[in-house]
Amino acid sequence: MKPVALKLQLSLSSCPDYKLQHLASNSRQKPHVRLLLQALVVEMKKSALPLQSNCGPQKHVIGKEALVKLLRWHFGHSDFRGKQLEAIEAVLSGRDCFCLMPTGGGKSMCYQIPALTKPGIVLVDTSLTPFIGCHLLSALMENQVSALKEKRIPAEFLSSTQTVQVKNKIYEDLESGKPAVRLLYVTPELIATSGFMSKLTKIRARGLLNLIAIDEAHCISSWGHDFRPSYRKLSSLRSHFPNVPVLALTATAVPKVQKDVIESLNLQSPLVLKSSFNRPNIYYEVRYKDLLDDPYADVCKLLKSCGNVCAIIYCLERTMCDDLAMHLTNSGISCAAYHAGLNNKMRSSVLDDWISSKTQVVVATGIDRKDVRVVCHFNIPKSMEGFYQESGRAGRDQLPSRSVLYYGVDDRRRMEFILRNTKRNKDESSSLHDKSSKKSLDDFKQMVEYCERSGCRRKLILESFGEMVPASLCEKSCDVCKHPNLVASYLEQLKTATAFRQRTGSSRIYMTSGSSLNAEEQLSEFWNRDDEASGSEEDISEFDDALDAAKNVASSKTSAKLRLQDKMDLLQRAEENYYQNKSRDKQVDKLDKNAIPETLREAGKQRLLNAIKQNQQMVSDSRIDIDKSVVFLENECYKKYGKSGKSFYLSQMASTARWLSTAGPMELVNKLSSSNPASPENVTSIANCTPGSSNLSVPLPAKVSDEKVHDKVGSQNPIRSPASSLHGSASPKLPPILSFSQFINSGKAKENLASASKRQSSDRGEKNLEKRMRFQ
Ligand SMILES: Nc1ncnc2c1ncn2[C@@H]1O[C@H](COP(=O)(O)OP(=O)(O)OP(=O)(O)O)[C@@H](O)[C@H]1O
Ligand SMILES: [Mg+2]
Repeated sequence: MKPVALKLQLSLSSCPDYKLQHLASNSRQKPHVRLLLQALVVEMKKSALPLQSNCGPQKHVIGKEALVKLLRWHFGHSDFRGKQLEAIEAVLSGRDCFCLMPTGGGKSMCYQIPALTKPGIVLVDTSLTPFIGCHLLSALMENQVSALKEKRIPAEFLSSTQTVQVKNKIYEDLESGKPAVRLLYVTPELIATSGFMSKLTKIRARGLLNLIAIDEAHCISSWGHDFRPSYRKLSSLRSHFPNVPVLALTATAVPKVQKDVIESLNLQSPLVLKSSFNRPNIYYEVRYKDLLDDPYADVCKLLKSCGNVCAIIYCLERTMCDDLAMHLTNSGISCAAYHAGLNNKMRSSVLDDWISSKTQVVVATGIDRKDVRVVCHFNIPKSMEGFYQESGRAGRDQLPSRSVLYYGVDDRRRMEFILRNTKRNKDESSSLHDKSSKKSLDDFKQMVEYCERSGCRRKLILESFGEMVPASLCEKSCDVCKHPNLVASYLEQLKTATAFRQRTGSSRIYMTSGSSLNAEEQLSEFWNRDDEASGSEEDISEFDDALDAAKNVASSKTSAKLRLQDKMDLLQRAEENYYQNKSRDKQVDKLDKNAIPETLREAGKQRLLNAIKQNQQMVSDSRIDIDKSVVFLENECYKKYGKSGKSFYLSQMASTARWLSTAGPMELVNKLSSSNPASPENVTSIANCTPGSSNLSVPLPAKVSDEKVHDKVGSQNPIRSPASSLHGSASPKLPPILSFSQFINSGKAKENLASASKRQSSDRGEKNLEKRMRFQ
């Protein structure tokens, strides 16, 4: 080769051949450059590229250099990654190999490169993704095959959706003495058919079956999260074709699954290759649904803040997929739901639109694309293994990406419920199922720990797969490492909120939005733990009752005939009914204990009044009628939170008081306007509007009429002489307003105080009296 051509070859060494050919045939290229390029293509084709060579069926060891050349020539990558080369060399030497690489690690290359080294066939068995029906599996296989064809690599796939003519053409090629096809993609179902097995046997007899690659090999293991019974049929391949190497590939990191895969496929002294599971380009984050005002809105905000990027949102149930997709669409995000409940045509079109970037976001139960930038889990996944696989669909092209998990206590309960119930159903029939259900619950615990622990998320993922790494590996690419204090504060809030919910039976707690505020701003005030503790007898196991509901469903005659999804729907409904009934019962039981007496409300109003009085701006603003505002705000709190119980009502009052002491007059007016829809017959004016601001008229519910306001706040001049009505002898003395951290500390102090009080029985009567005074 001439020096100038050599130079050009070096500079184009990482340019794939199909691109080179394109450059060489481009008529806009300068003639002498085109000539040089054409000469280069001819030279390179003459060079010892094994795709063109006729090295025959005998085992042939190809050097690293030649393999790298193939990689550059066909794929444009400069060198092998991780364990790729070792895997390729192993199978080329005829050895079985078990290759464990993370998602996006480049597993496909381990069988695609061997397919280029000599004539004959590499059989690729793949399931791609679970939940994908026959038509979609075909669509995805077609997608992979056409990507290979674009690179001028002869590849085909066989599926039930192809026409007889297409299939026959492929079979004809396979039966010819010198098949052109190098990579043949098939499904495990096809391999199991006797017709296909006999065709393979013939190919093998002619020495043309070079390698059997089992991609997503974890599907063969019943311990794996994606177990597919059809994979079991692959176990016979090894004995049928004793001299053909088998390459098992998976991104599943669980040691038990690895062992199971090797045994199930009967791999013979395989070379076991394991790469690190770390995905440095993924930023891991958990958002706490229970601390968000509106998790749906938060997802919208998240997606919008990431720009027009490709994203997947995983949901547990189809209804949730549909719901979320609708919310996102309404918020202007190009989005579609994708799940097993859609018909094949629908799913194909959703998938096509998503793959071709017509749709930005897909809300799914299982799907794949390379340039996914964000993967959200809107419900907690059932195992770390599943989470790792799904979150790993982000950034398969190695570019920076995000995994955001929305964790909700309700979701956790629902999943535990499902897993426990699965155990119940299978309890009676088989001890194997029993074991696997116990494992499911154990696996799920890891996921809960991922969300609730304050340690590095990356470290936890890797350690759950037995990979010990220093925390420094993360390099602040998870929320805990990047914002340790903030996450710690979320977790504290979550703990408190969960405890509160357990005690009060309230269905949900919304606090300030987790995404936009800093830790200080998010603090919420909770107090009167002593008081709440009185409801502790209600801390009965909700699970046990849920299990009873599950048992009823499980024992119903019809349940045996139902499909899993139907069963889950049924169980979900049963569970929802159960919780509804339970919370209704609790409401009734708690009514007396949690009733908010008038005296407490009066004290609350006084607190609001004092807060406004501290705010000079508010006092001097002629538009604001302070008394009426106080009554209105207290009434709002009472209406909204009174039903949840005393503590929550008081907490909200404290929060309102704090806000009142610092807010501006306009903010108050806005709050009053926004928190109550105007309805002519229901409202009277609170704000005494100046002539120039008549549009600031703020409504007040008719129930809280002027008359009542004056009754309660004092008809003379309640601001100037509040003591007359609000500091009457019957008004309780409210505890001080605590910040969140003060609340936590005071809780501990109260506990100490409580134990001290037990010791000092003589003081008890006094303390009880004080408590009664406070909470009557
Ligand atoms: N040696 C390499 N150098 C650079 N990029 C590579 C190399 N090998 C593979 N890739 C690229 O990495 C990406 C992921 O490859 P591939 O689809 O084979 O991953 P995978 O391990 O099969 O992932 P998954 O588990 O998600 O199926 C592809 O875009 C591929 O072109
Ligand atoms: Mg793959």
